[in-house]
Amino acid sequence: MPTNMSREEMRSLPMLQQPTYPDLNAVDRVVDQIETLPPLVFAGEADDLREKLADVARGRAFLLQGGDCAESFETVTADNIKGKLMVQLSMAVVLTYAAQVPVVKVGRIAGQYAKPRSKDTETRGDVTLPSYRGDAINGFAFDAEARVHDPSRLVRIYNASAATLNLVRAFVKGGFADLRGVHTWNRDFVGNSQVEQEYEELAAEIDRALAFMVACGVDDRALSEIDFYASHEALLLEYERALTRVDSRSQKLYGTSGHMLWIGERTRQLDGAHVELLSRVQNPLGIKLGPTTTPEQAIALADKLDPDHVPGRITFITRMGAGKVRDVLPDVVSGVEATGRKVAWVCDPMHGNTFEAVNGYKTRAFVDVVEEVNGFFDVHDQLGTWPGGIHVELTGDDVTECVGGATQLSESDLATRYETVCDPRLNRNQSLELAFTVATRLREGRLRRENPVQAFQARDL
Ligand SMILES: O=C[C@H](O)[C@H](O)COP(=O)(O)O
Ligand SMILES: C=C(OP(=O)(O)O)C(=O)O
Repeated sequence: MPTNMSREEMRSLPMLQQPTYPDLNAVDRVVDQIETLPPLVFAGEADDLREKLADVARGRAFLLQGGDCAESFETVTADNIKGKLMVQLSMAVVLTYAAQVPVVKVGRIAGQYAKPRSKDTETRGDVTLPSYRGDAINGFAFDAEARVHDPSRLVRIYNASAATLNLVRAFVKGGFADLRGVHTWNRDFVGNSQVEQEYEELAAEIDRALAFMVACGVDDRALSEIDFYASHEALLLEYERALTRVDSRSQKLYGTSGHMLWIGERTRQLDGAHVELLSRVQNPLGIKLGPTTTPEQAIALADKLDPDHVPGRITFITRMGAGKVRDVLPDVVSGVEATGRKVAWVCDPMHGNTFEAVNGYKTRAFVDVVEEVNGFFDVHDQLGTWPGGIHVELTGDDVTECVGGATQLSESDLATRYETVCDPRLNRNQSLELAFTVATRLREGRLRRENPVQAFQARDL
């Protein structure tokens, strides 16, 4: 049975995108402290999620994974957490109704505090400082003191994650997510006739269906609670290793910083510390696959991280870019499928579609996001595999970070409310609009499977 790595063993492995702390003794003191703190999640919860993701891999469920690009300490507020939940619950309702399969809900939340960066430094005018790498590592403010890598921040992210998880659990088990409140989740959405009206119509349909069920005597209490899981990129090795714990029930290792942990595109080297650490834990794992991925690389990662082919263990999160998805994805999917492995295939339509606007803002175009999602669905339709989910950077706020969408946000609007500390997120309306687009694809797929002849004829008309 795998054991946790020692600090020394971990530190001896190749590792990318790690902080460069000025005082290693201070790191050890912080790691000592974190090792004594209670786990943030329970092994049994991670097992439940893995079983749900096994259904995604089997084509019986759909994954909605979303949230901030980078959480920050400043945004750990009740309103913020509520907003993020509301938008994801609304999207999940739209998707469940269309696909008529369970939607597994996972947040990029309660731990998404560390970012891999393209460059180690940032230059403004004649000042060059270390890049901001997430609140887990240094401060966002562009001053020398804030940008120092500070290990005491690891304890702060532990506390911020605990506070976030606590409220999320209270919301989703305490009645906030009750399906009979489907109208109220959307109440504060900025008025955009098209998206809002579509949502209201769907909510009214759901209300009628629920009223019918109650009238028939069906116990609708099951609708009052949902399962919502936390995920983040397991980037910061000192933190993740310190929270890797033995489950008292099974004696197996679990990463207890979140239910689902993923390995990023920049840190998925087969011989690297990230892959080694996560190969030892039982959590469901996400693996990001970018546009240069070969089928052999994907297979080798799956073999290393899931030698026993555990259902639900591997979710491949593909982020090829709108222009490349149709060329690169088919070989990767068919290569992995040819090994007989069942993995969940999920589309991240954000990370391959980032560009700099003329006015310097880092942005993404909604049209590219939709194009990558459509490419992902088309490829899976052609291969006969299940398009298992989407992984999206989004927020419950009406930010102006991505251009396009029903409100036709333009590059000159970006400055109005650009709040992300790293990559641009879809705002509430863009998120909901994306959910309707995905819902259309899911509904078409369902109809095709239910009645292939009729769907074929309808296509010809
Ligand atoms: O979220 C992903 C990465 O951390 C991010 O895209 C890196 O951004 P950069 O290229 O500005 O460093
Ligand atoms: C860094 C991220 O993505 P990727 O590893 O795909 O670039 C992310 O999802 O935050």
